[in-house]
Amino acid sequence: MEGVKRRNPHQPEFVQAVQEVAEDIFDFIRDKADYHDQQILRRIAEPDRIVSFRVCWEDDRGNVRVQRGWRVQNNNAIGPYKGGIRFHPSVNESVLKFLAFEQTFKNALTGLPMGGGKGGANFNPKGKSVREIMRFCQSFMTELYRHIGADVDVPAGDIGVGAREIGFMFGQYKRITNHFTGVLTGKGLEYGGSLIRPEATGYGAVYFLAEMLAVKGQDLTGKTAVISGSGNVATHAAEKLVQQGARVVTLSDSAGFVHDPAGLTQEKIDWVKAHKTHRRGRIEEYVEAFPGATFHSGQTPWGVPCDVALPCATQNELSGDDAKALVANGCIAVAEGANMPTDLAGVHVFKSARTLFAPGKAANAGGVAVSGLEMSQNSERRSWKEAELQQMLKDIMAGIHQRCVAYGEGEGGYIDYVKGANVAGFKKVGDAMLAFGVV
Ligand SMILES: NC(=O)C1=CN([C@@H]2O[C@H](COP(=O)(O)OP(=O)(O)OC[C@H]3O[C@@H](n4cnc5c(N)ncnc54)[C@H](O)[C@@H]3O)[C@@H](O)[C@H]2O)C=CC1
Ligand SMILES: O=C(O)CCC(=O)C(=O)O
Repeated sequence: MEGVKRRNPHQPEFVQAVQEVAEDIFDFIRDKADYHDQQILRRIAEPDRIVSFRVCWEDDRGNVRVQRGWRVQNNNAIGPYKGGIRFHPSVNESVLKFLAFEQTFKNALTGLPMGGGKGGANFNPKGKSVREIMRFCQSFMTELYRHIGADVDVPAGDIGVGAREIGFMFGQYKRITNHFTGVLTGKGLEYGGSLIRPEATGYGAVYFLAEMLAVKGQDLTGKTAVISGSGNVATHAAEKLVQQGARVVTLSDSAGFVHDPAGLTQEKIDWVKAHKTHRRGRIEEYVEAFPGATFHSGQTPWGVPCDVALPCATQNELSGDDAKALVANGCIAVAEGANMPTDLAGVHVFKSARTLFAPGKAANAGGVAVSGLEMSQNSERRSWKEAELQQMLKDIMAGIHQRCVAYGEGEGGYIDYVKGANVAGFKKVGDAMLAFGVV
């Protein structure tokens, strides 16, 4: 870890992600000389390549604006690089490197042939007009197109990038290359997208949570759930929880959280989806639409008593103290919808309290899994039916759960899902790398 820190100065998120994996891998490879001798972990923690580029665009007043864009291609040992694109002012190389590193393990866990990558720009979509967003997406793709391809690297959405942005980027890719291929996922249904891709991450996280509870002979009926975020992952996680009979009492954004003790309903969730996706409003306005709910400015929802918690907003949004509050209030299970939302101290609190704790690379893999299914449909030039896809998503999440149990079951039957996910993902990618020799 000293070497990782030295080679990646000023990249705290990346070092944190590697540390969390290394804690488990050191133990696993202790008596396995090949992984050691071939420096497999060190090689996975060194991206294959990072492309960094200038993105120029004109705002509506005619001012020239300059942003920085990246694509981190972390590892393609088991398939083409695959992972989302994030547009947010906090995006930098450290954040994208951690996300691409995590993605490598996550994609391996799905059982589908996908390597790990991630990209994005320090562009803030908030307050921008649709035309500004379109010009930015086109300019971003004007550089990115030469680094991606259906068998090379297949980006998708992430924070700040949804179906609208994917449409603008796909249109620009097609215009430049004249190729209609499955180069992006999360596309609209009219031009090669897959049914249930928008729902898949949130639904998958709830399926994984249900799998963990089932091991303890429990289910979601009547459970109180606390969720952070109010975007794609959070709203679809809420929807599936409500369908499974849970009472979801919070949602949040970067300004604070709403507490609705009566619980969300499908009508309320539909309102939030429209509010965030079309009106582009703040979650604070929920309390005007649904009196009985309260808004808590500048706070996170982790102090609200619950049985299960799903952090679905962003990295490091749940600290060691937050984890202690959740445990003290009786929370028995946590499923990470976001990537690395719990910091290292928080992970240690959950592990020592023996809380059922599913790391993002396992719990939120349903999104990229259905992206993988979108790639298969594009290759076949066919569209599969919703019922088939729903079943495949459930089966994939159950498979990930089994892999975590296989490598994570420890003393007294406690399943360390972090260890299980890290070791299972590492083994699959590492074994492929061993087969290739030193490359
Ligand atoms: N969209 C997908 O399919 C997948 C997304 N993820 C992860 O899920 C998380 C959420 O992504 P999406 O829902 O897709 O994005 P989104 O753009 O639809 O929503 C992001 C949400 O997080 C909130 N947020 C952002 N920064 C915040 C902060 N500092 N504090 C509190 N809230 C904040 C936003 O207000 C928004 O509600 C991210 O960590 C992403 O990497 C993981 C797997 C797949
Ligand atoms: O669907 C994809 O390729 C990307 C999903 C993603 O970015 C993630 O799993 O964090």
